[in-house]
Amino acid sequence: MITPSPLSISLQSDIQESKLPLMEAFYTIQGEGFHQGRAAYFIRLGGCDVGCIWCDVKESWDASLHPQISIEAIVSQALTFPGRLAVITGGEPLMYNLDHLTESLRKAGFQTNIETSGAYPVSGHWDWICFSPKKFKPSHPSIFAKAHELKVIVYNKSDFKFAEDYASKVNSSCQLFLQPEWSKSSQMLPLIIEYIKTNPQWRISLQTHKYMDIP
Ligand SMILES: C[S@@+](CC[C@H](N)C(=O)[O-])C[C@H]1O[C@@H](n2cnc3c(N)ncnc32)[C@H](O)[C@@H]1O
Ligand SMILES: Nc1nc2[nH]cc(C(=O)O)c2c(=O)[nH]1
Ligand code: SF4
Ligand SMILES: [Mg+2]
Repeated sequence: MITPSPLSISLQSDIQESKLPLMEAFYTIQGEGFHQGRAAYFIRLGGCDVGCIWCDVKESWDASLHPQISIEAIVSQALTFPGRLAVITGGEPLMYNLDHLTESLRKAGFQTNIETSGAYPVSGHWDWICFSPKKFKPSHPSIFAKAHELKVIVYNKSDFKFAEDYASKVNSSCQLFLQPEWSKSSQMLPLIIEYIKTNPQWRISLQTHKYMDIP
């Protein structure tokens, strides 16, 4: 058996964490969920194998199409804007170990929020975890105790049952949101409104940035 030397271990973790595939980064308004309406710097990492049929950012899926950018450069670009809320999204950001990215952002004064499907183990140090589970890939068990927000996308009627299954698995302080799938909004919105009036523990989340025509 070959035991890796301490040097090769530290090199491996450097390779894993010092650069990340960056699809785009932009300063905008958080459009969805609990923090909707706040100025935020979005960091969108490339790479996702969850395969949601209705994903609104399929260009993110192939990580190899996006450049490897150093965490130092990502954070220094973020610092050029006045807001100090960073939202890490993707792609599926938890495909990567995010300890180094979140520590660097926190040291620079950022609040760290993440948008995740929960399909990979939770790494990183988060102020807010928005967990949006998917039927296309099971959740990793580490997410249930840690999620601050459960945001279920409603694409058809069966998603209400899916949402309740997940609500019964997350921690008791987790905030519950139903968000219409964008292309099905006109059919699903009336159902969501009636559902929430009957089940007031849920709240509605709309993709308000799409109505405002901002990134
Ligand atoms: C593009 S995903 C990236 C983060 C992560 N992969 C995830 O799915 O949570 C960001 C958010 O957009 C939601 N989303 C993606 N496509 C959508 C669509 N067509 N309509 C409504 N919400 C959508 C996801 O559920 C997630 O909450
Ligand atoms: N404005 C804005 N708000 C968002 N909230 C979650 C987003 C995402 O794609 O993760 C998103 C996004 O792409 N734009
Ligand atoms: S998990 Fe997120 S990025 Fe991946 S396909 Fe689904 S919505 Fe798109
Ligand atoms: Mg989006």
